[in-house]
Amino acid sequence: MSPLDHYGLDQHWLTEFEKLSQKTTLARVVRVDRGEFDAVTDSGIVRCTGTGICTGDWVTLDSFRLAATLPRRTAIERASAGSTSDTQVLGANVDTVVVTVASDTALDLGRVERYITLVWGSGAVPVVAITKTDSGSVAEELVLAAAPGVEVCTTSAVDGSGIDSLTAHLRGTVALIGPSGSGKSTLGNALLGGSVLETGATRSADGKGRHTTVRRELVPIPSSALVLLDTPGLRSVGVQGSEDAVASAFSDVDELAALCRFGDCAHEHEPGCAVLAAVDAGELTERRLGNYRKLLRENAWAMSRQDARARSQKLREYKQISKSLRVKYAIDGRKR
Ligand SMILES: Nc1nc2c(ncn2[C@@H]2O[C@H](COP(=O)(O)OP(=O)(O)OP(=O)(O)O)[C@@H](O)[C@H]2O)c(=O)[nH]1
Ligand SMILES: [Zn+2]
Repeated sequence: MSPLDHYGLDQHWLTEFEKLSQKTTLARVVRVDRGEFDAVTDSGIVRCTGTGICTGDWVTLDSFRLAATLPRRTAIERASAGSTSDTQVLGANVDTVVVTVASDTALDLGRVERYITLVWGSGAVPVVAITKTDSGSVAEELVLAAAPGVEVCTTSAVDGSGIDSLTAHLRGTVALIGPSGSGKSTLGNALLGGSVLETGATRSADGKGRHTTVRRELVPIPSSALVLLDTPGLRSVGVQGSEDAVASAFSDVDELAALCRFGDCAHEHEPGCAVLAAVDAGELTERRLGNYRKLLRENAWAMSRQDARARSQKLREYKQISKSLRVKYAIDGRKR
């Protein structure tokens, strides 16, 4: 058995690799540093050079140098912190994303919806894990209502409850995403069956506190081909995905919207609006509808930023062309 089998190798990647009929080695990026990365190959983990890749990418290597990156099947992205419209890829080719919701802190449904939208937008399938059920409880029915069509599992890494049923819903490469302190690393270790990922409990001794899990590293699960990608707790998650991602995360609102009298109903005050009728009937909360609108607005804004960026890129290209034309004709002119 190749080490790659423990890192999510499947027929899709073998086929993609075969398309590139070069003398290269198939590998998967497990960890990225500046200009260098660790990749797992048929003969184990090797240190390589190359940029523009991220954890989870399938690549080809030519004597420990990046040769090509195979087209990403999924990409978990977030808006970068700066004022640019760039996105940052947190993880590539993740199949299942576990969204952690802690039982010992106040339930933030808006944040759960935001994470789920982000996951649908990435192309992966979300699964919600309510964590730390031994030390608190959350209203599961509220989580279910905020996550239609998404599997919701209750887990405790301390007493081990719910770990098996969560595992049953995980396919392929798995990532854990959720706020800092929500139990991602601890849950990851429970899924791994041992302590491999650094957790908040092991860190508290150094007094540095939160947000110290900066590494994004693929870890194989020996018993199956699952891989964990431990992502840092995100203070805020921008939604850059697509309208489709919002529609998937809010499939209940989307289904209602199809019943509105007007095809272009904005669900503000139109007559015959099925969405507003559901709010009036207490079947849809104002909060959820408000967040749906907010995420759609954010998405539209992000798209317009992308358009603006594409336009200024085009403008730069035109300037470059006209400059080179001027140079060309100046030279031609001298020739005459
Ligand atoms: N009682 C109980 N405590 C837990 C459980 N899971 C995690 N914890 C505790 O919650 C705290 C945070 O857990 P982590 O696993 O470090 O959380 P994290 O989401 O990885 O946090 P960041 O690395 O900051 O993003 C630690 O003190 C854990 O010991 C659980 O199932 N039960
Ligand atoms: Zn409507």
